[in-house]
Amino acid sequence: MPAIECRDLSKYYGDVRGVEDVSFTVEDGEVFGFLGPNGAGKTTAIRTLLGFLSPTSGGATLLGHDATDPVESRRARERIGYLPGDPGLDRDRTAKAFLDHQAALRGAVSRDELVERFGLDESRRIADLSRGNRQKVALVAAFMHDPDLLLLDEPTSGLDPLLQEEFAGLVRERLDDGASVLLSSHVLGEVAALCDRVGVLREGHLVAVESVSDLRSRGGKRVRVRVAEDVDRTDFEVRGTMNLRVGETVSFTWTGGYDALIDLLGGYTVLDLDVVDAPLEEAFMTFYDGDVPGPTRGGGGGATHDGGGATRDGGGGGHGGDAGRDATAESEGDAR
Ligand SMILES: Nc1ncnc2c1ncn2[C@@H]1O[C@H](COP(=O)(O)OP(=O)(O)OP(=O)(O)O)[C@@H](O)[C@H]1O
Repeated sequence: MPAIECRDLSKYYGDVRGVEDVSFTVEDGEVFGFLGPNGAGKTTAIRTLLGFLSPTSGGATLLGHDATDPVESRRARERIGYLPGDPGLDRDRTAKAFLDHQAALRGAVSRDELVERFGLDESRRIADLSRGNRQKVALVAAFMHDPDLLLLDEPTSGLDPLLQEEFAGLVRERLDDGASVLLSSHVLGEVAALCDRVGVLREGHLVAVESVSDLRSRGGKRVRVRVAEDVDRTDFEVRGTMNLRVGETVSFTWTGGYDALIDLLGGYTVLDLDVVDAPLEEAFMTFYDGDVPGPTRGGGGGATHDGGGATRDGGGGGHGGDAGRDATAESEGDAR
């Protein structure tokens, strides 16, 4: 049984598109990453899966439970660890009081170990903690009942590099214990380091699902070559080259095979040659070229996201309004 099976899931906030027709599966024991810029729909997808938002259409199962059925969804959440993107922790409580409350709901077999590991001072009021320390409280709450499935929304935001490493180690340990993970991020490196497969979200659509190794190979090779002769630029303007720069050395990204590359250089006397994997970013950025596939709904839908490209930051656009926001049967804080 897959840990998550999501079928044609759409969620609109009134006329504003959160996600549309999103389908994917997270296999048992897999780490699946949602990758996308601000406003792409990562949080909407996760909160709809968790049953905090009711879908406009489509459905999902989590650990075999129907996510659209409130009773089933609550049952699933007992075995789920959820780390919200923006943990709205009760600021007047101490970390200890907050974790006590969470422990009463779902158990806390690993609490002490995690508190020590993250160096958390539980006696402090949440309002008095730094952002990173608040994130630690949320992480402890998400992991302390040894859940079978973890849904982690931008898990490392606010953590320093050492703690990010600690977090990555923790995820790997939970995987070894048999857990499955869905995590969202706009940091490609984080996803590439932890995930088996990646779903790329763009303007509410899941535009691609790829294994990290396929993504890497699609990125091609970075080639830097120095030759004895003067270079005719047009020799290199062929299918398979991108980002061509001709100077003292010739550099380009090569997406063809090795034989074709050797042919390409065959007319020159090669003095120096350097071929390395292209950065993952280059493969990733290809998902953000061109139009988004699929239908749109309600002319005004996604009004905050009409611009194109991965650099767009529309995340703040619709978050403030409550239009179309669903009431939830259980407070978000109670479902970590
Ligand atoms: N409560 C809400 N009311 C109205 N629109 C919303 C609400 N929450 C999100 N949206 C809109 O839904 C779309 C997807 O937002 P979402 O927060 O899911 O994206 P995201 O990928 O998680 O972004 P970020 O990385 O900034 O958290 C955006 O257009 C956003 O403005």
